[in-house]
Amino acid sequence: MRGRFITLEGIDGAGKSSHVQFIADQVRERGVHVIDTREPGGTRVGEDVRKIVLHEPMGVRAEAYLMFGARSEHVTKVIEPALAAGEWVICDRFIDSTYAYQCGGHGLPRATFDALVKALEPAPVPDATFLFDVDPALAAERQQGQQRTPDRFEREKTDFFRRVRGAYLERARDEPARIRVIDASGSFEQVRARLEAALAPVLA
Ligand SMILES: Nc1ncnc2c1ncn2[C@@H]1O[C@H](COP(=O)(O)OP(=O)(O)OP(=O)(O)O)[C@@H](O)[C@H]1O
Ligand SMILES: Cc1cn([C@H]2C[C@H](O)[C@@H](COP(=O)(O)O)O2)c(=O)[nH]c1=O
Repeated sequence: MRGRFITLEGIDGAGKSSHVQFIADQVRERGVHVIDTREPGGTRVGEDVRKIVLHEPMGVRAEAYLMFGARSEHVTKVIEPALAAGEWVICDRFIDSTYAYQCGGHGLPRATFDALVKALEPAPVPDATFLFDVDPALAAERQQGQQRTPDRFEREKTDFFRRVRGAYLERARDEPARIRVIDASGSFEQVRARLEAALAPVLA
């Protein structure tokens, strides 16, 4: 039986990466093989692209093409083979990030985004997406603690993340059956409890 594909989304600092392993462990506890991965990344090519796209200045089209180039390798070499083998895949970011960041944040034309999605076909559609929704100011506060040098997206101003957040919420309104919005404000424990409640029907 084909595996299930779960993606996590949200603006930088929303706290989503802190829950990837928890979700993977919940799936494993049900005796299901699961892999966790991320975008941009997930393959040698994807991780090399990640270094470029997160740090080199470029136009939004180049950004989008690189994200989809890395994604093509990720889908064909990692995600699709795992799903076909009956494994579940937990992916930290996927196509919704491109819509939110490149269209919402950097103004990529919707028609260009749609053409890239079409060119990627056949690509798996997530069975469930958890959108960790939080105010950009709170997300920025959470990023304060990070030791590493911020990448070029993390260096964007609050207004950029307001646009990204708005684009995410637009996607969630358009696809309520797939995208579960998790209120990511509050303590780590509170967010974890909200995630557990949203995850339960997906694991049932
Ligand atoms: N509910 C929370 N309250 C306070 N801090 C949190 C909460 N959730 C996560 N954090 C902290 O916020 C920081 C960012 O968390 P995390 O890396 O999971 O965010 P993210 O959404 O994956 O960001 P990015 O997309 O940039 O990786 C981490 O230091 C994490 O420990
Ligand atoms: C897949 C994808 C990602 N991004 C951006 C979003 C983040 O700022 C970084 C990834 O960093 P993270 O710490 O792993 O979350 O890349 C994007 O702009 N477009 C995309 O398609």
